[in-house]
Amino acid sequence: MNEILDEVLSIRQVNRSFENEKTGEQKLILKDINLNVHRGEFISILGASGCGKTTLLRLIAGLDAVQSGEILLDGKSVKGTDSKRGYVFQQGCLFEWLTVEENIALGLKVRKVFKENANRVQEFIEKIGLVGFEKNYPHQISGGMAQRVAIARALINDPEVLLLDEPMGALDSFTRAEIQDLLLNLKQKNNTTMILVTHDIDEAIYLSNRIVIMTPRPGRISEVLTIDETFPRNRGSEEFLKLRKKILERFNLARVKPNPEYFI
Ligand SMILES: Nc1ncnc2c1ncn2[C@@H]1O[C@H](COP(=O)(O)OP(=O)(O)OP(=O)(O)O)[C@@H](O)[C@H]1O
Repeated sequence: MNEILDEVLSIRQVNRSFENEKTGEQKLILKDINLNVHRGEFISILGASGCGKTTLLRLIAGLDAVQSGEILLDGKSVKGTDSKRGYVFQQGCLFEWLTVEENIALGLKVRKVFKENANRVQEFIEKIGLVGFEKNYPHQISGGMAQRVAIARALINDPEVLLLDEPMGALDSFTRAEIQDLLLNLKQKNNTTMILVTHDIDEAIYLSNRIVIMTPRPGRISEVLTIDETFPRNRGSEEFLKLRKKILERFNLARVKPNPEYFI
């Protein structure tokens, strides 16, 4: 496989600062971010709260603009949002006044390609296991179902890259596991490139070809781990647990540091 042709996204020397509202000072949030993503890869961005994961994802989406450096999608500089990059938010953000099928169809209607693609809405409803819920409104479905709809809504536009901002963060561990498997299935069937922001080490190991580890103040990529294990992965396997230990060590979380105050 030609590695250069296969590259879908290239993040080059990206920096981003934000102004402190009180002092007016610029605070550097992302520093020297470099990453190349290949077509069909699943990348997780893992790091402590505040290290700039969402900021980076928003830059890739075009929801925010880079200040220096550049982000290229298929060799073209990213400027603003478009249907080539699908985005799934932590809370799904479905439109409450639209039904499940209307939410999924929305992108097609906005792009004025609904008529010729109307059958794909039902296809996606089947893919995400929501047959029978087509006419339900978001308040009539569970949190896990809502996230499935949000994923289908993004994927129906056939994005080059699907950006996932902790879409499983608010779900219980059983529903979380179901959605993880749904993502793996969708990725396998469509070869969609996916980039996931997460705090969850197990989730990152279960889903990723590579894990990007970020450290804070300012946010940088400290390491990129490649995971060669085949899918689906066994969460209880020796290899999985080894990887988990390795990553916990990177975050200094591998050993309990007893705080005497907890035991008084
Ligand atoms: N628009 C903005 N204006 C000012 N500061 C911002 C803005 N967006 C993000 N920040 C700051 O950038 C830093 C990184 O935020 P970001 O949400 O990217 O981190 P994160 O790693 O995704 O955190 P979490 O895991 O808690 O979601 C934070 O200190 C945040 O306050």
